[in-house]
Amino acid sequence: MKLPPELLAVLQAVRRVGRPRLVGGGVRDWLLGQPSHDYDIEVAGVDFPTLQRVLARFGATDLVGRSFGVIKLRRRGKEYDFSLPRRESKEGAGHRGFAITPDPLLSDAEAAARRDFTINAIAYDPFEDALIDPHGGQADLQRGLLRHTSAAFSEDPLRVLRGFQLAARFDFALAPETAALCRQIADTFRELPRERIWGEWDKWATKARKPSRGLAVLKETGWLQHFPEIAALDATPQDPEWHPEGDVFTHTQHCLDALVALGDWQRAPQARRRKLSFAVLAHDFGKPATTFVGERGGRQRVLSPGHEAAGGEIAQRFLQRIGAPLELAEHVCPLVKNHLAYHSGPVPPSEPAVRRLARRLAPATIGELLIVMRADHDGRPPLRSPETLARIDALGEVARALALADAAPRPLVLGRHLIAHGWQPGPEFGAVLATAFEAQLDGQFHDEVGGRAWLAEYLAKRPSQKE
Ligand SMILES: Nc1ccn([C@@H]2O[C@H](COP(=O)(O)OP(=O)(O)OP(=O)(O)O)[C@@H](O)[C@H]2O)c(=O)n1
Repeated sequence: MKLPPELLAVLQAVRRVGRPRLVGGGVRDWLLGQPSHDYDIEVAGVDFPTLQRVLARFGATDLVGRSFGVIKLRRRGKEYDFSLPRRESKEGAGHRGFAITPDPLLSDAEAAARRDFTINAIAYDPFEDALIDPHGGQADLQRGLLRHTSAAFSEDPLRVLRGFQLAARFDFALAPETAALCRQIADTFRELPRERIWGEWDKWATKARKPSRGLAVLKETGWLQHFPEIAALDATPQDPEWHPEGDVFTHTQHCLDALVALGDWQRAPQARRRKLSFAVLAHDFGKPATTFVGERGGRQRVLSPGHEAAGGEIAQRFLQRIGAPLELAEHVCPLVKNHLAYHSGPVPPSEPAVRRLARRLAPATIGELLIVMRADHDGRPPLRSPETLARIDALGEVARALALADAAPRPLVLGRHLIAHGWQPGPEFGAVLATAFEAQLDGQFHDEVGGRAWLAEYLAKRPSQKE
């Protein structure tokens, strides 16, 4: 493992008073061949004040809640977490309900046993260039398995949600004995504060390589019940001809995996991944409440009329439940509500229709909707619909030609234009501006000059409140 020289210098000094080892996700990621800038260091054989004195020579040190026993070292713009091997015992509810006793003499196996999964319990000694792996973490990395390290796993319920996002990130399975343990502690979910729940969902949304694995973990651990909007998808039927893959839960899993397999996903910024992952997760949240078997075209069909409209509010409720920032719902809900907006109608779509769609979606965009549509299409294996793909292409083409793929139309006729015509701001103002915007969306003018001409003509025909 190659360490940055400025960290190595610190570790060399620490080595004079104790035995420093790299631990946690940084070691795991290195073994997986993935880049990591996360350096957590555990130092055995030293006491807390001595370690802090040594570290203080290298930069600012911060004690992160004395009870957590972590010293944060800030050095040259980077942060490193130093801790002592410690015993933890649960005394009360929540992640703060722990008694933590640093113990420099703890054995390697005991020290690693307080960590959640075996793959996160591998330590690396940089001076011996050796791995310390008392719980078989390397073998589990190779098998693609998340296995709890010890019974201490149940002391922090967040670990189930860590399992959820780690399974999705690394495309790993949950060991059956770990799934069983998670089922036993399903009630402890209520101890989790929202910001911790959100932290794991956010990692799932922005880092998953196989998001469906995370949903599978929730299902097999019984933790899906804590997210009723997703739980309801399970066993909600779909028409077998339109959805050969199965129920809505299965469809959603396929859609999510299809989303992250799309060409430019790896390059997409985190904020975009976050919006799209949640939009695809929630796109059919309206189905459970709207699905019934009815007749369509002389045949019995599974129908879900209006599910897209119904889904917006349910998506909002879900995002609130998991502690997502408010602006995420503002973005995700219009994508959910409009995900079928161009499943019918003429191909290519008319320009006014595209302008109106762009406006309805804002602050989300047609570019984002196209991706949700594509994931929705790809999530029904083995079905492919050339018609839907042609629709996606046609909508994209018109939106790009109108420069509306990444932005909503902005009104060209503004209040100042009305004032220039001698109008006073008043109740009628808004109505005139709304009419002007409708005319613009209809394509009656395309730039500000055209907008001003349209306004002059419109006002000439309309008795005004002009003084
Ligand atoms: N509830 C938790 C949180 C963390 N850990 C341990 O602390 C390490 C560091 O935690 P953190 O930095 O939060 O996560 P990472 O595993 O490093 O993963 P990420 O890449 O998501 O940061 C983990 O590897 C794990 O050994 C744990 O046992 N239980």
